[in-house]
Amino acid sequence: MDAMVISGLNTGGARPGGELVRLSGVHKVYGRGLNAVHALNDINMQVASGEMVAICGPSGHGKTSVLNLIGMLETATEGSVVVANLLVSKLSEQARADLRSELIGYVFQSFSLIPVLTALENVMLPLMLRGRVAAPAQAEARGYGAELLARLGLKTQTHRYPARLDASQCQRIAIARALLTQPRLVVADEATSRLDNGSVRLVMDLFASLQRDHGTTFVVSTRDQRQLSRATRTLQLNEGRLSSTPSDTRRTLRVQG
Ligand SMILES: Nc1ncnc2c1ncn2[C@@H]1O[C@H](COP(=O)(O)OP(=O)(O)OP(=O)(O)O)[C@@H](O)[C@H]1O
Repeated sequence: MDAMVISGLNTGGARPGGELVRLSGVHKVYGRGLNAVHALNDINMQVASGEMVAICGPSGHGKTSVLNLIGMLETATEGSVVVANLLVSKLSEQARADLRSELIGYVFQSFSLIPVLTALENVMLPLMLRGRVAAPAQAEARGYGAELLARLGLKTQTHRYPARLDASQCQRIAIARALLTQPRLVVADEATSRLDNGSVRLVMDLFASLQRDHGTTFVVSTRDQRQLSRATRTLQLNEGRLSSTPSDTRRTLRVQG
């Protein structure tokens, strides 16, 4: 896939292998007092640029919480989260929002598609949310959005509305939407749960080509063996604790195409 040149869209490539994310001594507690839920306990992990890190573990053991912290959607109760060399807790709400929009693509478990928008319009949404975008950039993004949909096997669904599509198609639209702005970091929560083997292959091939060509970094939560087998490395979460240590998570970068 050729590099897209949408001015102002791309934050630029990071040094391959350089650190993009670091969590140190991170705890996450939801609620207070008797209602407090200790979702994450002393999480320490790093993610290098260009990696695909898979976080696996049983339901309710903290995978989404880790993704939300890395994606700057939540803040840690204790400990530090550093993304692109910035300490997230020190950023203002606005700075965090700007950084999220510039740096990160999200695939949510719920897809979160807008019913009154077509597949392509949903994919274009991250760009639309940025406010005024010059017409040439919009046209270029539209072409790239259509290309992403085609690469995910959705060429003939480009102008269909979500209500006319099945769960697998909606999930792939949500994935295309996360990739539209060529984010340096993609955070994907159970992104292949509704896909058949052929669609998983399309998604993983697309992710691999973005890793290879643009150094895109992926942090995914999954219990799907088809996705785990394509990850650079896997971290196991149990009851809010990572079972691997930082030293044994630094495996050789393996990018499959
Ligand atoms: N906003 C919240 N308020 C209170 N508790 C929460 C909140 N979000 C998550 N939790 C709790 O934190 C714990 C970890 O949840 P989390 O969603 O991170 O796990 P998960 O491994 O992603 O689960 P799943 O695979 O089912 O999505 C669970 O006990 C969950 O109920």
